[in-house]
Amino acid sequence: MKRVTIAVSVGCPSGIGPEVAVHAAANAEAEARCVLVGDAETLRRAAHDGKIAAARFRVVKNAPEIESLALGEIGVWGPSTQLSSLARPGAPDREAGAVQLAWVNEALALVTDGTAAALVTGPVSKFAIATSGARGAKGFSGHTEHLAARLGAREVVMAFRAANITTALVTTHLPLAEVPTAVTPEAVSTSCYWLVRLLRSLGMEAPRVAVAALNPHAGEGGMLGIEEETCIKPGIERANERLSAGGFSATLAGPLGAETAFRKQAAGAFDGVVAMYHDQATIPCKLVGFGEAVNVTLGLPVIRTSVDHGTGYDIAGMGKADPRGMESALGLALRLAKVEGRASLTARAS
Ligand SMILES: NC(=O)C1=CN([C@@H]2O[C@H](COP(=O)(O)OP(=O)(O)OC[C@H]3O[C@@H](n4cnc5c(N)ncnc54)[C@H](O)[C@@H]3O)[C@@H](O)[C@H]2O)C=CC1
Ligand SMILES: NCC(=O)COP(=O)(O)O
Repeated sequence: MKRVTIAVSVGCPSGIGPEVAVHAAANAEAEARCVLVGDAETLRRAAHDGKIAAARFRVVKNAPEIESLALGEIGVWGPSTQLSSLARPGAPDREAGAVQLAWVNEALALVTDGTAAALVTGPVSKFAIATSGARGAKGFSGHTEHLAARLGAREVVMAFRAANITTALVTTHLPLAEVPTAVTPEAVSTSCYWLVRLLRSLGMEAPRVAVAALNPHAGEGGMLGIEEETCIKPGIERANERLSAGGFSATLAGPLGAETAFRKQAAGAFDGVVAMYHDQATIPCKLVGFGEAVNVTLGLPVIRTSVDHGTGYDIAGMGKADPRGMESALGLALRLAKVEGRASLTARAS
């Protein structure tokens, strides 16, 4: 059996990330060789609380040591930035803010240097990072934007996959008031294109995609907004041109009222939905699959998946966190790594 190394940044040490990371790594498919990037003492406690044998964890300091991890062993990346003292559950301080960003960068480096095939990220607090004072932390608004900037990605698309919903977003983390101007034909086209690419990677030869409207009732003939005519329809046209130029078969329908697009997808009429903004996508995903939905970043030169949930400060350290989201994130990373392999380290757009 060929095994696939997955680097996992465990998220905020004051949140539920370390708990869900150790549980998910302990339950991961045999093909996944997990390397947790975080604070060793925090992970040891999370494992002990979860009754996972300490013997299953091994500190690894380089690629050969990672390769030597036996089935059932979980790597803990030795060079990880360590905490000076254990983080307080539910109350991240500046150090907790700084290390969670450092761990994302360290896990990413394992992927870009070829040691790992995919990056899986645990939940971070954007606020704790942005206010930590750490280098490069100011203005942090999410992994998606951070990884795009760090990797110099020309295009990046946030997507989610839940039970019977797969959706890609046209805009990511920005105030709602700024969404209408960010919904441009180019951005619509980019999301359509990458959603089709994702669905094809998941085995759909000719995906059927619905493109959601921005306004109620798809603008009601212009009475309730014009973005459907000025931006979304031209965006769909551009996407169709780009997809056919790349030789990809797909059907793009829309703009459709968002409520209809998601309802029909859940009923099986579409394989994916392009959503215009964050909560338009996350509400249906969390309704059908909270706890097990996965966030996947498209357009990066590396594979990156994540839990869909946040830091769960209200339940951190209580043993209540559901690890299924992290398990799904590991599962999807493994699946994509098997399909895309090293090709993902080169520009994938066409
Ligand atoms: N992938 C990431 O890095 C993400 C980070 N966040 C960040 O997390 C922070 C908190 O965000 P919130 O909106 O409060 O969302 P949240 O997901 O942290 O919490 C919402 C509610 O769901 C519960 N919950 C979350 N995950 C759970 C799990 N695995 N098992 C059981 N219950 C769970 C929490 O206890 C809370 O009651 C914010 O700073 C946000 O930016 C939010 C979403 C994703
Ligand atoms: N709801 C998704 C979220 O906030 C996490 O985004 P990102 O950190 O993956 O960019």
